[in-house]
Amino acid sequence: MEFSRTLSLVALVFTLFIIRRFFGSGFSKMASPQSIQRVRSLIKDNKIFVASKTYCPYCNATLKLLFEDKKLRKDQVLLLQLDTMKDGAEIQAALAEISGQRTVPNVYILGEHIGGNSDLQALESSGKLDELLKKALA
Ligand SMILES: N[C@@H](CCC(=O)N[C@@H](CS)C(=O)NCC(=O)O)C(=O)O
Repeated sequence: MEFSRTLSLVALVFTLFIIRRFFGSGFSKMASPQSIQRVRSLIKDNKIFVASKTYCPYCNATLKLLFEDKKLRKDQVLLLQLDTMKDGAEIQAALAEISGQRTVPNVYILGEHIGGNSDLQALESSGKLDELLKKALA
């Protein structure tokens, strides 16, 4: 009896571990209305807004395009490296609710949701990015 109870407990702990290990980051966190409002203001008050993560290759491609190829200055872009911020997960959750996009990079120009890296690169390939950046930085 004691043995089967211990076994059940071990099985329960193991199941919780597996759920957390493999599905934990997939559970989407809900952002508070205050966070959503704060992120909306950050998007509105900054002509170019990029939510990023330092280890993300798609983010690094976006940052290369903006800062190296387009030669934007650091002070022209609000860059949030979410993985280095205490409230990064909350900001990411707010962005998911505002834009429907949970992944990073998440780019806005002049308050308009551009999307992720592939969307930004597509804008560049179509020749429309320069025009938009020119308008943003005028
Ligand atoms: N197609 C997307 C891919 C972006 C993507 O998969 N980003 C990963 C990080 S490299 C992500 O956001 N994963 C979920 C997370 O970090 O919460 C793009 O071009 O931006």
